[in-house]
Amino acid sequence: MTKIALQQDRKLDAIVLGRAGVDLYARESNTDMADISGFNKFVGGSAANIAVAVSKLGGKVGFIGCVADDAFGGYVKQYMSGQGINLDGMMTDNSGSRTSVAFTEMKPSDCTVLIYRNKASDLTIKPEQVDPEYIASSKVLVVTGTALSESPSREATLIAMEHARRSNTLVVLDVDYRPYSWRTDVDASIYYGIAAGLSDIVIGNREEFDMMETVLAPGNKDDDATAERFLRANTQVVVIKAGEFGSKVYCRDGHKFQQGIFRVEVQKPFGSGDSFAGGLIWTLVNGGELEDGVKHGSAAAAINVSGNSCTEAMPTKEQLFDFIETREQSL
Ligand SMILES: Nc1ncnc2c1ncn2[C@@H]1O[C@H](COP(=O)(O)OP(=O)(O)O)[C@@H](O)[C@H]1O
Ligand SMILES: O=C(O)C[C@@H](O)[C@H](O)C(=O)COP(=O)(O)O
Repeated sequence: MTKIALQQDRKLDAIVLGRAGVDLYARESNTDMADISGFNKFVGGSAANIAVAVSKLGGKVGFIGCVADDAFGGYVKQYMSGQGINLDGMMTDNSGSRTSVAFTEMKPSDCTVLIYRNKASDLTIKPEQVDPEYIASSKVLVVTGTALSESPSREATLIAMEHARRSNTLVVLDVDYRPYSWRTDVDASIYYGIAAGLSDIVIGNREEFDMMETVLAPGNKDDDATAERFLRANTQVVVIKAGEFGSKVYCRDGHKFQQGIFRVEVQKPFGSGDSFAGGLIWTLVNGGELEDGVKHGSAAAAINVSGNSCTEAMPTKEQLFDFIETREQSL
């Protein structure tokens, strides 16, 4: 079993950095975008989803991001603070940028997710808006990688990671790769490479590691070789997620293990990665073992994909443990 060393005397368990936006989910299931009659409104965005996941499980969570100075921005902030999330690091931009908005179908697979991110407010966050003392008040900083895709958010993200390293705040990188946010995979792999080197834990799926290996090992599909490549600099743990095939976890000391999934009736595929990260991080900040964290992440993800939203379908601690007790895991 593996324990991750964390500073315990911190006000917050985790600060999540990245986008918070509006998710509009199709009213009808198994219906094409063209035929959907309307959408239900929720708060989403990868970083907001992770923040809500940790908070619903009982964690003390903060957020670093930016929304527009408009009604959608106001809605996102109202929802997140209603969830008990500290928004001291949440900025509001009035330069004409827009809060990120996602429209989705509701299908178990081949599910269209359209994200409107032209002039996205979250990418306007500036390095001077990142407070080192805020980061030092948390056990963990979780970075969602889309924040690296553009300046000034890229510099804000990298300085946040530097501040975290200086204050012994554990750094988790959730790769969260959205190809359309980047000019080329080469650009993306360069910045993700820098960010991975500043991270204690790197979480991604195979496609995301493929992108990160664009320059160093193009064409590699071997998870063991990938893990070896990324277990360098500060990185102690690499998690390679594989959807319905579960996940593989690699530690710097050579220990590795796999986690299967909990089979459920899937309503929609999105939200799995964010709930997985939330379950894992919540376990670690509570002093749990890495193996239990990955199991909790896998269960939280299964619960989420069987629900009808991302944020609202994140489980509470009681729901998570009831689910684990009553379900079989398949390897
Ligand atoms: N259909 C599914 N049923 C149950 N669990 C799932 C399913 N899809 C994903 N998961 C769980 O969520 C985790 C993360 O999902 P994955 O799709 O790999 O992430 P991402 O969305 O970031 O690509 C998986 O490792 C698995 O534990
Ligand atoms: O990430 C977004 O901007 C929108 C999300 O809330 C969205 O619903 C989604 O796609 C989450 O997917 P995941 O990264 O697979 O968990």
